[in-house]
Amino acid sequence: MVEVVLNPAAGSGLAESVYTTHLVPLLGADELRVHRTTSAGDGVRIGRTLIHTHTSLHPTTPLDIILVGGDGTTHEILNGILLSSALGSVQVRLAVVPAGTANALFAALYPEHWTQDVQHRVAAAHSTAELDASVVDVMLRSVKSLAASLRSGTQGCVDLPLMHVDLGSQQIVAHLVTSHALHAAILHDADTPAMRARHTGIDRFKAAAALNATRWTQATLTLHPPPSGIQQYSPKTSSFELVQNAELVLEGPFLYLNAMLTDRLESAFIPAPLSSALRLPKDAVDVVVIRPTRDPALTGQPNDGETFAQTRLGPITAGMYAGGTHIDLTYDSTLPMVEYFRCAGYDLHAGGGDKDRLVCTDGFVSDAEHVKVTRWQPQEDALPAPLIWR
Ligand SMILES: Nc1ncnc2c1ncn2[C@@H]1O[C@H](COP(=O)(O)OP(=O)(O)OP(=O)(O)O)[C@@H](O)[C@H]1O
Repeated sequence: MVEVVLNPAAGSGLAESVYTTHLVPLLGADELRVHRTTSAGDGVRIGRTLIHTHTSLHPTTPLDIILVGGDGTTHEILNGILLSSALGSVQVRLAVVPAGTANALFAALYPEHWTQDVQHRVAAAHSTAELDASVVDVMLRSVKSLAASLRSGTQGCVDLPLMHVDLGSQQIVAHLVTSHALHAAILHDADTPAMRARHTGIDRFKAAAALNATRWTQATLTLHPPPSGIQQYSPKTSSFELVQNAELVLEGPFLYLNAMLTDRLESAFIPAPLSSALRLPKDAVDVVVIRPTRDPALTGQPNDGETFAQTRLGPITAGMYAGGTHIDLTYDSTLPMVEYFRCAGYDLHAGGGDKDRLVCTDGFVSDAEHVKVTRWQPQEDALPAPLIWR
């Protein structure tokens, strides 16, 4: 039996049509059990229920789940499963059908197929009947890998990298990004009723970006070393270089601070080009940092925020949309504009300013003074790391 989780509110609402028109013919109605999320956060409940039921009834067989929704749906199901305190050896295997808006995980799994054009078409569709067969074919790639395995026993699963995010009052599992500074502020400000009323589609994110482009976040960031030490990407050698084997403390202010497990957050928006979901070492997280006060052209003036936004942010953002070339930008011939680290995780102590405490995990915004991020590792007797069909 394969569990199917549908989010009817994801994207423009095409999840139901994916199920009836494509999943039932592909896998057979008798092989599928459907669960529909009924509200924000309901995916956590469903994930928790699925793992508890499966571990008690089928403790030695894998739990296959097809997720029909966007990144928020995947995030909620993973949190329901992994924070459930379920014990045992049940192997969770996810297949993803990108029925949301950005579908960053799917974009990272299938970068050649999940193009901007495909992403836009899927995000705007109310039903798969509105989509070309070639687009539907892309959407079903992960599920077809699962179907092939069920039929002939082929193996098409890969590890799904995860972060454990400790906010003190709340524990979270993230599969894409943990962000602070600009990215967290954009997600925070874009999600107000006023912004939704004023802007259509993704325009509210652009409006929120404009509101926060000159604001810097005060914080102290302490990067932790993996066994191989903290690495930093060097534009000069186009490779990672060892920075040090001990903790590395970076003082703010920060304009941008994202910890990433995938290279991209949309099909063509690639803040961490070296962090493909399939290439990141098992003990590492990539941390992308912009600290504007490192810019030799700034002279400590009150309008430095505006100056940096006007002179530097354009090329950096353009690089993120141009395959990730921003990591090669330098102030002079050597000093990188973007600091790109590979580490085991970090502690962040936020300052006291407006928005300094904002934290975004896979699109969900929280508030915390101290954030601790590590690569998620399976605990003894607890569930093994989830796999994803590819
Ligand atoms: N029945 C429902 N009604 C309203 N909201 C729901 C319902 N079911 C789930 N949700 C919420 O829908 C939100 C959006 O889902 P999801 O993130 O999967 O899609 P998306 O935002 O369109 O895509 P993406 O995150 O890939 O850009 C989630 O935060 C989830 O909590």
